[in-house]
Amino acid sequence: MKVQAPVITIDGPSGSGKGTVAGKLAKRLGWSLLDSGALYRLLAFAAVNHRVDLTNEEALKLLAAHLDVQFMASTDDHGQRIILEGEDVTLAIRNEQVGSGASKVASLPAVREALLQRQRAFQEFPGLIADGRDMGTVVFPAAPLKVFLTASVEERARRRYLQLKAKGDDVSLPSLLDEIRVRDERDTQRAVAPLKPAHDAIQLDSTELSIEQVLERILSEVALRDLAG
Ligand SMILES: Nc1ncnc2c1ncn2[C@@H]1O[C@H](COP(=O)(O)OP(=O)(O)O)[C@@H](O)[C@H]1O
Ligand SMILES: Nc1ccn([C@H]2C[C@H](O)[C@@H](COP(=O)(O)OP(=O)(O)O)O2)c(=O)n1
Repeated sequence: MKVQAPVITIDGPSGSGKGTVAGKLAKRLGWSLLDSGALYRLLAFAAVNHRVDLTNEEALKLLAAHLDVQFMASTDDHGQRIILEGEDVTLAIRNEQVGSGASKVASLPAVREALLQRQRAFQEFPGLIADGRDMGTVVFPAAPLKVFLTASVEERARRRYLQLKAKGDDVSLPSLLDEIRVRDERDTQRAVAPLKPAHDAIQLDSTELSIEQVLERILSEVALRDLAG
Protein backbone atom coordinates (compact mmCIF):
# COMPACT_ATOMS: atom_id res chain seq x y z
CA MET A 1 0.00 0.00 0.00
CA LYS A 2 1.23 3.49 -0.86
CA VAL A 3 2.40 5.46 2.19
CA GLN A 4 0.66 8.82 2.34
CA ALA A 5 1.93 12.06 3.84
CA PRO A 6 0.48 12.79 7.31
CA VAL A 7 -2.29 15.36 7.62
CA ILE A 8 -3.32 17.44 10.62
CA THR A 9 -6.88 18.68 10.22
CA ILE A 10 -8.18 21.77 11.99
CA ASP A 11 -11.92 22.25 11.69
CA GLY A 12 -14.24 24.61 13.47
CA PRO A 13 -16.50 27.63 13.16
CA SER A 14 -15.60 31.10 11.92
CA GLY A 15 -13.19 33.03 14.13
CA SER A 16 -12.13 30.08 16.27
CA GLY A 17 -8.52 30.65 15.14
CA LYS A 18 -8.13 27.85 12.59
CA GLY A 19 -6.36 29.86 9.91
CA THR A 20 -3.93 31.52 12.32
CA VAL A 21 -3.03 28.31 14.08
CA ALA A 22 -2.83 26.32 10.82
CA GLY A 23 -0.42 28.88 9.34
CA LYS A 24 1.82 28.85 12.41
CA LEU A 25 1.81 25.07 12.64
CA ALA A 26 2.71 24.71 8.97
CA LYS A 27 5.62 27.09 9.43
CA ARG A 28 6.80 25.40 12.62
CA LEU A 29 6.71 21.89 11.12
CA GLY A 30 7.74 22.89 7.60
CA TRP A 31 4.56 21.31 6.21
CA SER A 32 2.20 22.46 3.43
CA LEU A 33 -0.98 24.36 4.10
CA LEU A 34 -4.51 23.97 2.78
CA ASP A 35 -6.89 26.83 3.58
CA SER A 36 -10.00 25.10 2.25
CA GLY A 37 -12.27 27.98 3.24
CA ALA A 38 -10.31 30.16 0.83
CA LEU A 39 -11.45 27.92 -2.04
CA TYR A 40 -15.10 28.49 -1.15
CA ARG A 41 -14.41 32.21 -0.67
CA LEU A 42 -12.66 32.35 -4.07
CA LEU A 43 -15.58 30.61 -5.72
CA ALA A 44 -18.09 33.07 -4.22
CA PHE A 45 -15.84 35.98 -5.21
CA ALA A 46 -15.38 34.68 -8.78
CA ALA A 47 -19.12 34.03 -9.08
CA VAL A 48 -19.91 37.66 -8.27
CA ASN A 49 -17.25 38.83 -10.78
CA HIS A 50 -18.69 36.57 -13.48
CA ARG A 51 -22.29 37.44 -12.55
CA VAL A 52 -23.13 33.87 -11.60
CA ASP A 53 -25.98 33.57 -9.13
CA LEU A 54 -24.90 32.03 -5.80
CA THR A 55 -27.75 29.50 -6.04
CA ASN A 56 -26.98 28.33 -9.61
CA GLU A 57 -25.50 24.94 -8.74
CA GLU A 58 -24.66 23.84 -12.31
CA ALA A 59 -22.85 27.08 -13.20
CA LEU A 60 -21.03 27.12 -9.85
CA LYS A 61 -19.93 23.53 -10.32
CA LEU A 62 -18.34 24.48 -13.67
CA LEU A 63 -16.73 27.58 -12.19
CA ALA A 64 -15.35 25.50 -9.30
CA ALA A 65 -13.89 22.92 -11.66
CA HIS A 66 -12.06 25.62 -13.64
CA LEU A 67 -11.12 28.02 -10.85
CA ASP A 68 -7.78 29.58 -11.86
CA VAL A 69 -6.10 29.98 -8.49
CA GLN A 70 -2.57 29.93 -7.09
CA PHE A 71 -1.54 29.80 -3.45
CA MET A 72 1.88 31.37 -2.92
CA ALA A 73 3.85 30.95 0.30
CA SER A 74 4.42 34.26 2.13
CA THR A 75 5.29 35.51 5.59
CA ASP A 76 2.00 37.34 6.29
CA ASP A 77 -0.88 36.47 8.66
CA HIS A 78 -2.48 33.63 6.74
CA GLY A 79 0.91 32.33 5.60
CA GLN A 80 0.18 32.70 1.90
CA ARG A 81 -0.93 35.03 -0.85
CA ILE A 82 -3.84 34.04 -3.06
CA ILE A 83 -3.96 34.81 -6.76
CA LEU A 84 -7.27 34.45 -8.65
CA GLU A 85 -7.21 34.79 -12.44
CA GLY A 86 -3.88 36.62 -12.15
CA GLU A 87 -5.07 39.09 -9.48
CA ASP A 88 -3.92 39.15 -5.84
CA VAL A 89 -7.17 38.75 -3.87
CA THR A 90 -5.63 37.82 -0.50
CA LEU A 91 -7.32 40.69 1.32
CA ALA A 92 -10.34 41.12 -0.95
CA ILE A 93 -11.77 37.69 -0.04
CA ARG A 94 -11.45 38.34 3.73
CA ASN A 95 -14.66 40.13 4.52
CA GLU A 96 -17.94 38.90 5.91
CA GLN A 97 -19.81 39.45 2.63
CA VAL A 98 -17.50 37.01 0.84
CA GLY A 99 -17.57 34.72 3.91
CA SER A 100 -21.35 34.60 3.75
CA GLY A 101 -21.27 33.95 -0.03
CA ALA A 102 -18.73 31.17 0.59
CA SER A 103 -21.02 29.56 3.14
CA LYS A 104 -23.90 29.68 0.60
CA VAL A 105 -22.00 28.08 -2.30
CA ALA A 106 -20.48 25.56 0.13
CA SER A 107 -23.95 24.19 0.89
CA LEU A 108 -24.30 22.93 -2.71
CA PRO A 109 -23.29 19.24 -3.10
CA ALA A 110 -22.03 19.61 -6.70
CA VAL A 111 -19.72 22.44 -5.63
CA ARG A 112 -18.24 20.38 -2.78
CA GLU A 113 -17.73 17.43 -5.10
CA ALA A 114 -16.01 19.66 -7.70
CA LEU A 115 -13.53 20.92 -5.08
CA LEU A 116 -12.78 17.58 -3.41
CA GLN A 117 -9.86 16.34 -5.57
CA ARG A 118 -8.33 19.80 -5.68
CA GLN A 119 -8.18 19.75 -1.88
CA ARG A 120 -6.80 16.20 -1.67
CA ALA A 121 -4.03 17.15 -4.12
CA PHE A 122 -2.52 19.31 -1.35
CA GLN A 123 -1.48 16.18 0.56
CA GLU A 124 2.29 15.93 0.12
CA PHE A 125 5.41 15.11 2.11
CA PRO A 126 6.56 15.90 4.68
CA GLY A 127 2.96 16.68 5.72
CA LEU A 128 -0.11 18.88 5.38
CA ILE A 129 -2.05 21.15 7.74
CA ALA A 130 -5.62 21.45 6.44
CA ASP A 131 -8.13 23.89 7.88
CA GLY A 132 -11.85 24.16 7.22
CA ARG A 133 -15.17 22.57 8.18
CA ASP A 134 -14.98 19.01 6.86
CA MET A 135 -11.24 18.30 6.73
CA GLY A 136 -11.41 15.57 9.39
CA THR A 137 -14.83 14.20 8.47
CA VAL A 138 -14.80 14.08 4.64
CA VAL A 139 -11.65 15.29 2.89
CA PHE A 140 -8.97 13.58 5.03
CA PRO A 141 -10.86 11.01 7.16
CA ALA A 142 -7.65 9.01 7.79
CA ALA A 143 -5.70 11.98 9.20
CA PRO A 144 -3.64 10.92 12.25
CA LEU A 145 -4.42 14.11 14.15
CA LYS A 146 -7.75 15.94 14.00
CA VAL A 147 -8.48 19.10 15.94
CA PHE A 148 -11.90 20.68 16.35
CA LEU A 149 -11.29 24.26 17.42
CA THR A 150 -14.11 26.27 18.97
CA ALA A 151 -14.67 29.45 20.98
CA SER A 152 -17.78 31.24 22.20
CA VAL A 153 -19.64 33.10 19.44
CA GLU A 154 -19.11 36.41 21.26
CA GLU A 155 -15.34 35.88 21.40
CA ARG A 156 -15.24 34.81 17.76
CA ALA A 157 -17.16 37.92 16.67
CA ARG A 158 -14.86 40.09 18.80
CA ARG A 159 -11.78 38.56 17.16
CA ARG A 160 -13.19 39.01 13.67
CA TYR A 161 -14.15 42.60 14.52
CA LEU A 162 -10.60 43.43 15.65
CA GLN A 163 -9.11 41.64 12.64
CA LEU A 164 -11.29 43.45 10.08
CA LYS A 165 -10.87 46.79 11.82
CA ALA A 166 -7.07 46.42 11.75
CA LYS A 167 -7.37 45.80 8.02
CA GLY A 168 -9.24 49.11 7.66
CA ASP A 169 -12.75 47.71 7.06
CA ASP A 170 -15.78 49.60 8.33
CA VAL A 171 -17.39 46.96 10.57
CA SER A 172 -19.87 46.81 13.45
CA LEU A 173 -19.64 44.25 16.23
CA PRO A 174 -23.41 43.58 16.51
CA SER A 175 -23.80 42.92 12.78
CA LEU A 176 -20.71 40.70 12.71
CA LEU A 177 -22.15 38.73 15.61
CA ASP A 178 -25.41 38.26 13.66
CA GLU A 179 -23.61 37.28 10.46
CA ILE A 180 -21.42 34.74 12.23
CA ARG A 181 -24.49 33.20 13.91
CA VAL A 182 -26.25 32.85 10.54
CA ARG A 183 -23.13 31.29 9.00
CA ASP A 184 -22.70 28.87 11.95
CA GLU A 185 -26.30 27.78 11.51
CA ARG A 186 -25.98 27.26 7.72
CA ASP A 187 -22.63 25.46 8.03
CA THR A 188 -23.81 23.08 10.77
CA GLN A 189 -27.26 22.36 9.31
CA ARG A 190 -26.46 21.67 5.65
CA ALA A 191 -27.08 18.17 4.34
CA VAL A 192 -23.61 17.55 2.86
CA ALA A 193 -20.39 17.66 4.93
CA PRO A 194 -21.80 19.80 7.74
CA LEU A 195 -19.53 21.43 10.29
CA LYS A 196 -19.15 18.88 13.09
CA PRO A 197 -16.27 17.27 14.95
CA ALA A 198 -14.96 14.00 13.52
CA HIS A 199 -15.60 11.15 15.99
CA ASP A 200 -11.85 10.93 16.60
CA ALA A 201 -11.16 14.68 16.83
CA ILE A 202 -9.63 16.43 19.82
CA GLN A 203 -11.89 19.30 20.83
CA LEU A 204 -10.20 22.49 21.89
CA ASP A 205 -12.07 25.54 23.22
CA SER A 206 -9.88 28.59 22.57
CA THR A 207 -12.16 31.17 24.24
CA GLU A 208 -9.77 31.61 27.16
CA LEU A 209 -6.57 30.54 25.38
CA SER A 210 -3.96 32.62 23.59
CA ILE A 211 -2.83 31.69 20.08
CA GLU A 212 0.46 30.41 21.57
CA GLN A 213 -1.41 28.22 24.08
CA VAL A 214 -3.52 26.67 21.32
CA LEU A 215 -0.39 26.05 19.29
CA GLU A 216 1.40 24.41 22.22
CA ARG A 217 -1.61 22.14 22.89
CA ILE A 218 -1.61 20.94 19.29
CA LEU A 219 2.17 20.54 19.20
CA SER A 220 1.97 18.34 22.29
CA GLU A 221 -0.48 16.07 20.40
CA VAL A 222 1.90 16.06 17.41
CA ALA A 223 4.73 14.92 19.72
CA LEU A 224 2.52 12.26 21.35
CA ARG A 225 1.83 10.76 17.93
CA ASP A 226 5.42 11.17 16.75
CA LEU A 227 4.18 12.96 13.62
CA ALA A 228 6.93 15.47 13.07
CA GLY A 229 9.72 12.98 12.38
N1 LIG B 1 -6.70 32.06 20.74
C1 LIG B 1 -6.83 33.29 20.23
N2 LIG B 1 -6.88 34.34 21.05
C2 LIG B 1 -7.04 35.57 20.55
N3 LIG B 1 -7.16 35.88 19.24
C3 LIG B 1 -7.12 34.87 18.38
C4 LIG B 1 -6.95 33.54 18.83
N4 LIG B 1 -6.95 32.75 17.74
C5 LIG B 1 -7.09 33.57 16.69
N5 LIG B 1 -7.18 34.84 17.07
C6 LIG B 1 -7.37 36.02 16.19
O1 LIG B 1 -8.72 35.97 15.76
C7 LIG B 1 -8.83 36.37 14.40
C8 LIG B 1 -9.55 35.27 13.63
O2 LIG B 1 -8.70 34.13 13.55
P1 LIG B 1 -8.67 33.19 12.28
O3 LIG B 1 -7.47 32.34 12.42
O4 LIG B 1 -8.83 34.00 11.02
O5 LIG B 1 -9.98 32.31 12.53
P2 LIG B 1 -10.72 31.28 11.59
O6 LIG B 1 -9.73 30.85 10.53
O7 LIG B 1 -11.12 30.15 12.48
O8 LIG B 1 -11.90 32.01 11.03
C9 LIG B 1 -7.40 36.66 13.93
O9 LIG B 1 -7.19 38.07 13.97
C10 LIG B 1 -6.52 35.97 14.94
O10 LIG B 1 -5.30 36.64 15.13
N1 LIG C 1 -13.88 22.96 4.38
C1 LIG C 1 -14.71 23.99 4.30
C2 LIG C 1 -14.23 25.31 4.48
C3 LIG C 1 -15.12 26.35 4.38
N2 LIG C 1 -16.41 26.10 4.11
C4 LIG C 1 -17.39 27.18 3.90
C5 LIG C 1 -18.18 27.49 5.14
C6 LIG C 1 -17.61 28.78 5.65
O1 LIG C 1 -18.60 29.57 6.29
C7 LIG C 1 -17.05 29.44 4.42
C8 LIG C 1 -15.81 30.28 4.62
O2 LIG C 1 -14.83 29.49 5.29
P1 LIG C 1 -13.57 30.13 6.01
O3 LIG C 1 -12.85 29.00 6.69
O4 LIG C 1 -12.78 30.95 5.05
O5 LIG C 1 -14.25 31.09 7.05
P2 LIG C 1 -13.72 31.65 8.41
O6 LIG C 1 -12.32 32.15 8.16
O7 LIG C 1 -13.73 30.50 9.39
O8 LIG C 1 -14.68 32.71 8.76
O9 LIG C 1 -16.73 28.37 3.52
C9 LIG C 1 -16.86 24.80 3.99
O10 LIG C 1 -18.06 24.58 3.79
N3 LIG C 1 -16.00 23.78 4.08
